[in-house]
Amino acid sequence: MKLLTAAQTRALDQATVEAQGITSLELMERAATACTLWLLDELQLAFSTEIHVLCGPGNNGGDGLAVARQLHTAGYAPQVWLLPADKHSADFLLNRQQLPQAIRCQELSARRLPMLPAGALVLDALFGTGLTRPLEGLPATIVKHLNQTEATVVAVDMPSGLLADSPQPAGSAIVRAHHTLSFELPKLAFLMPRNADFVGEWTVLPIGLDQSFIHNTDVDNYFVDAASLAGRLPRRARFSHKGTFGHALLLAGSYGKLGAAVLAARACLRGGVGLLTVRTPAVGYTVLQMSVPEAMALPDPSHDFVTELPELQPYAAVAMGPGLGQEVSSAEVLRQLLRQAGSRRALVLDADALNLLSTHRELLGKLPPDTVLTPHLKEFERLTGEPARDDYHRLEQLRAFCREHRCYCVLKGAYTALGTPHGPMYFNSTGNPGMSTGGSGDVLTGLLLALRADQRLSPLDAALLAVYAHGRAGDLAAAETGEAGLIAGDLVQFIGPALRELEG
Ligand SMILES: NC(=O)C1=CN([C@@H]2O[C@H](COP(=O)(O)OP(=O)(O)OC[C@H]3O[C@@H](n4cnc5c(N)ncnc54)[C@H](O)[C@@H]3O)[C@@H](O)[C@H]2O)[C@H](O)CC1
Ligand SMILES: [K+]
Repeated sequence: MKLLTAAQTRALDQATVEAQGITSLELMERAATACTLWLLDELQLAFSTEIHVLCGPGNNGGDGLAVARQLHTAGYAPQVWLLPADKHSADFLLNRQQLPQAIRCQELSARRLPMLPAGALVLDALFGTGLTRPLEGLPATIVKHLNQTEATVVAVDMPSGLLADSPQPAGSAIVRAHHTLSFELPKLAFLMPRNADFVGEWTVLPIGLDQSFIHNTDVDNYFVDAASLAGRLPRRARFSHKGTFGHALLLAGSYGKLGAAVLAARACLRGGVGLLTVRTPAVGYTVLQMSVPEAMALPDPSHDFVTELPELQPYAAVAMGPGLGQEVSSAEVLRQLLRQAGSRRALVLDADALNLLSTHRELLGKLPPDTVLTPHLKEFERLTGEPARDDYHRLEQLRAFCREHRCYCVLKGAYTALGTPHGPMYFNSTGNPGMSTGGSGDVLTGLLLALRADQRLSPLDAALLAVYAHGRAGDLAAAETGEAGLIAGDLVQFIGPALRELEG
């Protein structure tokens, strides 16, 4: 799914009107109908519910007016509150004229703000994608008032005060919505950690916008849902063999951290790898053979750490990092790996391999093209060497980093972002807070290793599929264990089912 900028959204609006031979007022009616149906279906509103619709001067306010009219027609008794303004959009004015007399309609002012008891429903239709700067004055006062009440707030298209695709000062007045109903596509702002409390739970409401315009519009950012991955993971052919799915090498574990190697190895096997060899320190030999008998063990001469790189010739893909430790000798292994990997062998670097990259920065310049890095926020900050100013700046850092090093970088978190060497960024839709638990990243590394070893997949598809399936495995696991009860080993159990959903 593409993430359009506010300017592209406006153009899409226009293109739809032209392509479908409808008026913008009809499009607004469609948007309003989608909102009204959602309110009736999802909130199961009682006729006695106190409903307040807060309308701004533009088309977002126009949507609010149309929803108020539709709710009235359906037998509800909404009240409308209008933000005074010098200028109104044409479709706002048309909907203002169509508002039934029976609907109570008042003008907002600093002294006249709606009383909003708990149990009341507020429809926030003050500002949408047309917002150009943070709110001040009366609109800011209204937003702060709204945020202090206990009413349920549903935002139309965007929480008012939030900019759709750019950063804004901390402390800006932004509606804290419980639900946001976004037309046709989500907005980039919804995916920024800082905005989670404003956006609440968001839903995309399809309103039949012009698909060919969306198709032909170049974007920087994508939201990855199941539909976007359709057809990317081929079914296994009857005559496929172990070679098709590749022989992978995993370099992982150190004394006291062999669990990371075990989790990554199991995830790699569940990810469908053809063959897996695991290099652990000697201390890991028995642990690995007993707990992952499907993998071959290739113990290091050193008891506690990985200190020597095995001959790489047999392997289609190599992952390094989980539980490795940051010994000088391991840095040397990483240096050799980067030197010897060549351009056709896939590399995945995680955890301590990333920390070693950060402390031996000259190695960053030696990453083979299409290497996949999987940092969490702190590891990414160490890689760039510069704390991000805000969520958007971090994304720019990610884009620049991937371009400069011609690598893929999986920035782990809610809506994990995948940066690519060619520029576009992909935000993942699956996963849950239960996955913030030790070992979860090791599972992702193992799964990525499997999919990078799969000879049928491009680096981009392997990364997209692994990140999505990892989150999906988390969602399937949490449905059984609950989020708090989820442990990384549970993720491994659900990799197979998650991949099966994508196959075909
Ligand atoms: N996406 C679609 O296809 C559809 C969207 N619809 C709705 O339309 C809005 C966008 O409407 P627009 O008129 O462009 O903008 P807004 O209503 O968000 O606000 C514009 C209004 O506000 C003024 N303004 C901007 N910034 C500020 C500020 N900081 N303080 C005060 N005033 C400000 C600006 O000058 C304008 O007057 C979209 O979100 C949807 O809700 C369609 O209805 C259906 C199709
Ligand atoms: K709004």
